[in-house]
Amino acid sequence: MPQPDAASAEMEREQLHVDRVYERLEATRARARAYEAEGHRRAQFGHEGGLVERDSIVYQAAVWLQRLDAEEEGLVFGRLDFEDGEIQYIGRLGVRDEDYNPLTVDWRAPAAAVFYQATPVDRRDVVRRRTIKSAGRRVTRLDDDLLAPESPAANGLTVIGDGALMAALTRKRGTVMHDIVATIQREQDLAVRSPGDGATLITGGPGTGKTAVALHRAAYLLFNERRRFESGGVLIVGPSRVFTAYVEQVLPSLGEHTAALRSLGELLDGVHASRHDPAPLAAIKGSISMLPILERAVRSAPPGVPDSFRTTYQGNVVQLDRRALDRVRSIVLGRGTPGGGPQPNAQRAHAATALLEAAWERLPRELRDRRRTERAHFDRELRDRTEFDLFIEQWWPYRSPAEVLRGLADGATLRALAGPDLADGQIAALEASWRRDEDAAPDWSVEDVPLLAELDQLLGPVPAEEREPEDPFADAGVMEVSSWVDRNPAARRDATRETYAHVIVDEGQDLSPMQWRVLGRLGRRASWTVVGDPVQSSWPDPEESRLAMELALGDQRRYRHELRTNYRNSAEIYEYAARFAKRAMPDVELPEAVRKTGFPPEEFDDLDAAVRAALGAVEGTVGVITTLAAFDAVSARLAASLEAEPRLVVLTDLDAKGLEYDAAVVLDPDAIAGESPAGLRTLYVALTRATQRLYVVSPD
Ligand SMILES: Nc1ncnc2c1ncn2[C@@H]1O[C@H](COP(=O)(O)OP(=O)(O)OP(=O)(O)O)[C@@H](O)[C@H]1O
Repeated sequence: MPQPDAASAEMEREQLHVDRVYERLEATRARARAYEAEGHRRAQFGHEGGLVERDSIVYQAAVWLQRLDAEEEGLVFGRLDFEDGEIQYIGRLGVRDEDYNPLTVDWRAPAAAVFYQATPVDRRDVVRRRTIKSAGRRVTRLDDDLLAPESPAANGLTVIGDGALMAALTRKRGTVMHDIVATIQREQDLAVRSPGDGATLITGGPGTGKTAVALHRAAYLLFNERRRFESGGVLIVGPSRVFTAYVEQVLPSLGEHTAALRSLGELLDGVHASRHDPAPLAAIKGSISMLPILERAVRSAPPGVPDSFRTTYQGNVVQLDRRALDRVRSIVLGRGTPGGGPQPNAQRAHAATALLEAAWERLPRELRDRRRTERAHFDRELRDRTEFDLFIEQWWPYRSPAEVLRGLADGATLRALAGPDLADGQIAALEASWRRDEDAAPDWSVEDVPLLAELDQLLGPVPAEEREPEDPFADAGVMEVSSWVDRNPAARRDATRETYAHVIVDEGQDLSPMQWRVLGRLGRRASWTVVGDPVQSSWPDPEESRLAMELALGDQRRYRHELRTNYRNSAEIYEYAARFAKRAMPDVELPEAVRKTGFPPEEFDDLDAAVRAALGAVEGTVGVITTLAAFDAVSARLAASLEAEPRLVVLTDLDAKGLEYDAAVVLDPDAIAGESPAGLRTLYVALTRATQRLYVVSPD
């Protein structure tokens, strides 16, 4: 063991290098700012090209600066000493000296892989791997791994510290996730660096770093194939808004700002759902058997449209009754294919033509036979009548997904559309979930979003000329309000693209078939990364969810990775939780938790006592996890503590997905296990949220 002064001397030596890297970073930033200023100067040239050029230069400079602004702390976090005496530093960014020699290698560059992947067995000429921890720009700690103690090159190398990973894992948790760039483990790194094509499927138990890997992978892909992924777009989908809020700092801390992060309740523009339906209802809405019902809803006459058409032509009365009108509608919409076929919102003009054709057929034969030009005259005359236009508008209204879905709140309509596809109880549950007062604002659940997205696809967009202009700049002919760069990041965050170049799905095991359809469309040209754990699935039948995923991913090549170490839970906590996983899925292989704390989970029968114990035991966050049914009551009961302790939160077992707390209080495990068909797996999720201490409360 080296003396403390040996460690200080080593730290001082590393500090010299770190200082030099920051100096060079400052110089690069100054260049980026000069470039930006140059862009602004171009605009003064006065011609239109000057503006475009300015926007482009300013934009590129802004992106450059954003990347240089990756988290300052720990800019240099790794060092490798090789067999031949070469030294290589690893950093959040690649930084070079004046002669273009690397001072740090970007962690995502191929050359940095060895930092994460070298082991004593496969050491790739590495003798010592050093992790450098800093506070701000100051080096505070070194942790070394000597991979080749017997190598002559190891002589004279000081070895310090006892494991960067353990230090990282035992830190107290805050309200947001941190990047793990300095301590990514070998099996994780192999998943991060999986090829950018095809579909990378990463499985692993709770706490194995799946979310962390997914986010670092986004940064890796953007770094290595920037043109393709930045222009095509990277979408990251997480289970809830609580979850996206928890992870949203990770990519910016790695200097990446362009990936879109969305929760499952936000996959359709303009909808921000965070409320979940109870499990049985969620199972109905998520099932693929909703699809034919939505298709029929879109193809049938909207409620309240006129049920007859009457006009006169040259003294003849022409009348089409409801059946005739329905026939015209079905001719226009054709039979279609599942999820395809003509979109009614795009078919109004076609519908008018088909209606004229049907009306023409009702005229007396002599008139129709008289002259070939008669038909053209008939069409022109009817189209010129305001009443015809009005009829078309009423009979073929442009419909929004929300209108159609709300229309299904009428039990009789839903029953007629569902036919044998839904049982009476299911119809009643759906009807109750969508029924609202006429002018109440919609309150969509997360499970409604894929239905709305499906309807959006089935209905098609309202033609541009019929839409209100949305873009305040579109009609004004003015471009000079602010630069394109100023406006664009916000615009990009707010609108979902039609397709993405890469889609990353976290907690993939939980997606319903209907949710997979939405993602399948957004990712129809994408390569994929899907991370998940079937044992944590809240979907009644994990196999059905898996098949829906396979359909969405199509026949692209698969790259599979499995993560086997649980870095979150203490061994004591995980041992307790794993019993439930074994009960739910006896044959499944579970990860190993390696960190012992000496604190086994504690059982309580009183919630307040458990919460007090948790708050007293840890300095960091405490999560109280309850069923959806008990959530409001528990929040009310703990209101005073919640007010006094910002580090305390109450959340439902579904919202707990993907999150972690230093201490978790799991309330009423039997109720959690009994709340849904996936109950035991949901309980397993709840029990695996704690990093340090677990309290299980079974009320009397
Ligand atoms: N290599 C690592 N170095 C430091 N911390 C790590 C490492 N791998 C994982 N962790 C930490 O372990 C915790 C669990 O990681 P993460 O949330 O990514 O796991 P997960 O597999 O997504 O879990 P779950 O399936 O339960 O949601 C996080 O705090 C993460 O920062």
